Amino acid sequence: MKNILVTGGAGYIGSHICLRLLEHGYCPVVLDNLTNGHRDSVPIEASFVRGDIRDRATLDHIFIDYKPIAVIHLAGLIEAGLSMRTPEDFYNVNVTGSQVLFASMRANECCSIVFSSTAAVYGNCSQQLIDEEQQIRPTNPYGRSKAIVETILQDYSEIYGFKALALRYFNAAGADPNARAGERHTPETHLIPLAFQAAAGITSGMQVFGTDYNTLDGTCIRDYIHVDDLAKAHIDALNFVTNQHQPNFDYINIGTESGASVLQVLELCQQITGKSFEINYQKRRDGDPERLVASAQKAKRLLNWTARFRNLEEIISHAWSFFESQSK
Ligand SMILES: NC(=O)c1ccc[n+]([C@@H]2O[C@H](COP(=O)([O-])OP(=O)(O)OC[C@H]3O[C@@H](n4cnc5c(N)ncnc54)[C@H](O)[C@@H]3O)[C@@H](O)[C@H]2O)c1
Ligand SMILES: O=c1ccn([C@@H]2O[C@H](COP(=O)(O)OP(=O)(O)O[C@H]3O[C@H](CO)[C@@H](O)[C@H](O)[C@H]3O)[C@@H](O)[C@H]2O)c(=O)[nH]1
Repeated sequence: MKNILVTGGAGYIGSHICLRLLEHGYCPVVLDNLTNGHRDSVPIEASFVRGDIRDRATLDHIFIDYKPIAVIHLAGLIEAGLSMRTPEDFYNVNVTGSQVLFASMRANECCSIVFSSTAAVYGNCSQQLIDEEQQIRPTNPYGRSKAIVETILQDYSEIYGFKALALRYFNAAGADPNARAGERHTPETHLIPLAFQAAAGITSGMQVFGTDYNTLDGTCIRDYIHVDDLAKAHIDALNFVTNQHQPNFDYINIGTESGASVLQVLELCQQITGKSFEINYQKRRDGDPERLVASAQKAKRLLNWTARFRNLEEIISHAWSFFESQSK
């Protein structure tokens, strides 16, 4: 079996990618420091190394012991809101950590990589469906840290021969349709799992950050992409980079092409859970872009990828099934 190094593979998206890799005959080798992931989120068939992407010795050992043919690089800090308070942590883990990883890749002659970038690189953008031609203008250090890593990968492709794809995901949501994996962050900051906590009575209600955006109901709009569709996009991206004969760098949006406002999501969460909860309106969260909805045409063109789950109700239902399975 071909080994694939999956940094951050014990996290929300990484654990779903591991399931898909195994289904496609690859063997994931997960490197994760478990700051935000869980050992038991990694499928038992996968190899697991507890360690940090900033630790060069651990990385070199992995390349020598497992000889991965490619890297899927997810490890990093993920909260846009938090990055407005502690930007240094985001540059340290996301940028410095990536540089240590890329140096180890070079030294060990593994030059194919799929990188977790983000819609947050776009920032505020007037296009209804954001395509990759849009100039990037991140509004927070998290988005800027990802934009910097994209630039590094472009340089490493031109200078060191890397074959790299940056996938700019929009908002990951949902859970494995068979509830084998799902979102388990502590503390939770994402909209949908927070709404479940409110519905389950774990918290006293929901806060809505900003009601004065220029949108249909004044709240922010996001494109919620099913995590299993995201995982599938990584298999397509992996095949793309490993089949390239020449050095290459590109970036591709991964989204559904439809958006939902914060209030629409909360309404659906109340319907699906069958429980209502209090909603408190707050001022805007610093660094939040108003609207992020993908054009997914480049993913279709280059990877022949399109989202299978297009119904937000179904996406939220999968997440709720996983949430309920955890509370039993
Ligand atoms: N969740 C989203 O909506 C979303 C959207 C766009 C991009 N992304 C990106 O996708 C990737 C995965 O996101 P996620 O939602 O699964 O987050 P997550 O926090 O669940 O997973 C990240 C994993 O990386 C690990 N990690 C963090 N720092 C590390 C380090 N220094 N060394 C080793 N491991 C480390 C964590 O323990 C965690 O398991 C991230 O790079 C994120 O920026 C996420
Ligand atoms: O309690 C809450 C939590 C969130 N929101 C709003 O809900 C929207 C979505 O927020 P959240 O779920 O925190 O996700 P984002 O900040 O959009 O960021 C996610 O989606 C990005 C891609 O768009 C990824 O890069 C990030 O890693 C991932 O955390 C935003 O408008 C938030 O202001 C609330 O109103 N109340």
